[in-house]
Amino acid sequence: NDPEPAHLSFRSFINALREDGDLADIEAPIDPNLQAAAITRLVYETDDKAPFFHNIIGAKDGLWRILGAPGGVRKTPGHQYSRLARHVALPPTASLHEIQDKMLSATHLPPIEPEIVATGPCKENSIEGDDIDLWSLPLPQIHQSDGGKYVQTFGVHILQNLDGSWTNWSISRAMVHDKNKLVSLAANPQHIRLIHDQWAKEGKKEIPWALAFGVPPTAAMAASMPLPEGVSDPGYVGAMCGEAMKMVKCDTNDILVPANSEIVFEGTLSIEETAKEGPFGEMHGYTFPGKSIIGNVHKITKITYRNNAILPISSCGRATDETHTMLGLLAAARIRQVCQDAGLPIIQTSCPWFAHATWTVLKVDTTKLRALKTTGKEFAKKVGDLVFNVKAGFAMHRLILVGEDIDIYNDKDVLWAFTTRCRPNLDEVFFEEVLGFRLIPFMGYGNGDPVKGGKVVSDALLPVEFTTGQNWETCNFKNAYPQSVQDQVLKDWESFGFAKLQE
Ligand SMILES: CC1=C(C(=O)O)[C@@H]2CC(C)(C)c3c(C)c(C)cc4c3N2[C@@]12C(=O)NC(=O)N=C2N4C[C@H](O)[C@H](O)[C@H](O)COP(=O)(O)O
Ligand SMILES: [K+]
Repeated sequence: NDPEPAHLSFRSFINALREDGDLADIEAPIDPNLQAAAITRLVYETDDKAPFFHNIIGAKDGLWRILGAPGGVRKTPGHQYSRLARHVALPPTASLHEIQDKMLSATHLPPIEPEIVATGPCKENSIEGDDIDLWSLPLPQIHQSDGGKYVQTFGVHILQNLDGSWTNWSISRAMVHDKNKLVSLAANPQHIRLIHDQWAKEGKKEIPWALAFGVPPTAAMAASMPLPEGVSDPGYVGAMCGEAMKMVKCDTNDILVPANSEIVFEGTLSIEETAKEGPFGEMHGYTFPGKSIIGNVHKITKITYRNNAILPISSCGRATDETHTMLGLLAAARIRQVCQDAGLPIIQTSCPWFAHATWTVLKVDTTKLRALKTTGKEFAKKVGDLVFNVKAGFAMHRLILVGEDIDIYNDKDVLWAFTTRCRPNLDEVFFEEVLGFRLIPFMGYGNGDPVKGGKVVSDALLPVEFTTGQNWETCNFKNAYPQSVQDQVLKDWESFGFAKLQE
């Protein structure tokens, strides 16, 4: 067991899940070819416990056990997001808004730079040079139609810009390309692509790189979040946790990795070498069999790993997995921050799972909105011009603006406001000149430009909310009856034979 708490140690995190009753310890032999990922997939689709596979067929020399669904949702009422809460040292009852707040908490704090330690658990074992043969490892096949073995679905890529002033962590998929090579997806505007292009412009041939699996959970959350360019993840996470991240230097380059990482691939990201990447079962719930694109090649020079190392996997696809609960939720969080930093009266932002991280719902402070003396059209255009031109907004294709009476983390509330307060076309502002997200099927496999446009801000505020405020009474139990009548109904409820009401 690690001395660090759950948010700073992947092993402590797993133990915390077990204590929460949120871990399925599976001792039966499990096939890394499809079976482990299929179990993980059904866990996401039934909001069940995180599967921990102790006996992966083909595992040897401590490589590897597998943990699935690190960021999945639970069905336990009041604890639905405890797995995410454990990533950021919040209580198991934390709400999505509190989790977003925690991840934004260091936005205006000075970084706490990492502490470099001489060694750590990630150095307990190693394989290097010609001894590296990825094909000999129990590589997971995540989905049947994937173009290869996606060993990388929840590790953290670590790269620095040219002068080392910026260290970026990010999660991006990668499949095995050769015994010592991966090929990854990272397109514009992702920071892997940006850093790659910076080095390429200087005529460099390859970039020092590391891929750390089973990192401190706060690091995995930051890696899934579009922090601004130039903001180094290690320093940001240090500030968020109030203490320096313990890092060790890679043996074959100067990249720093979390000292208690489960597995570390050290090596280089090639500037010139590319290879076919994909297809992969992606965040929007589709695989397009046989369709691959060109990805970047990473070459591994050394693997170091803990005794009995654990490989985390995300078997992404239909909601709800880490591409929704982390990619989506945290992009929405950054959208809130960007709007607030620009002085817009946005108080909360959510990313409804059913929208597969293509929608962000923005809750507006309508008192401040009325002071702006603006109209829906103007305000929607202002929000879209801002959000669709920053990195945090790149994956989102619809923004929905709602007032304070809507619980934006409740799908029924969101859809009620959207379907009744936003007149199609007239109350919507369309954006056809902004960067679009190719991975969404209506973009990459649709009728228009796959990487431009197709975005909209849907104003689900009624005009009266811009002038004198809400002038309606919501027709539901809580708002259409006097408190005395509500109290009487609730008092009699079960005695009349009705079921106990959920709190
Ligand atoms: C879009 C992505 C995926 C896909 O749908 O296949 C794929 C699936 C997996 C690996 C499960 C996955 C998980 C589990 C999580 C949590 C996030 C992602 C991914 N993968 C993709 C990918 O392959 N390529 C990509 O460009 N961004 C991805 N993100 C999102 C990025 O992590 C996010 O945008 C960060 O902000 C990026 O960091 P910065 O550049 O901002 O520093
Ligand atoms: K990131």
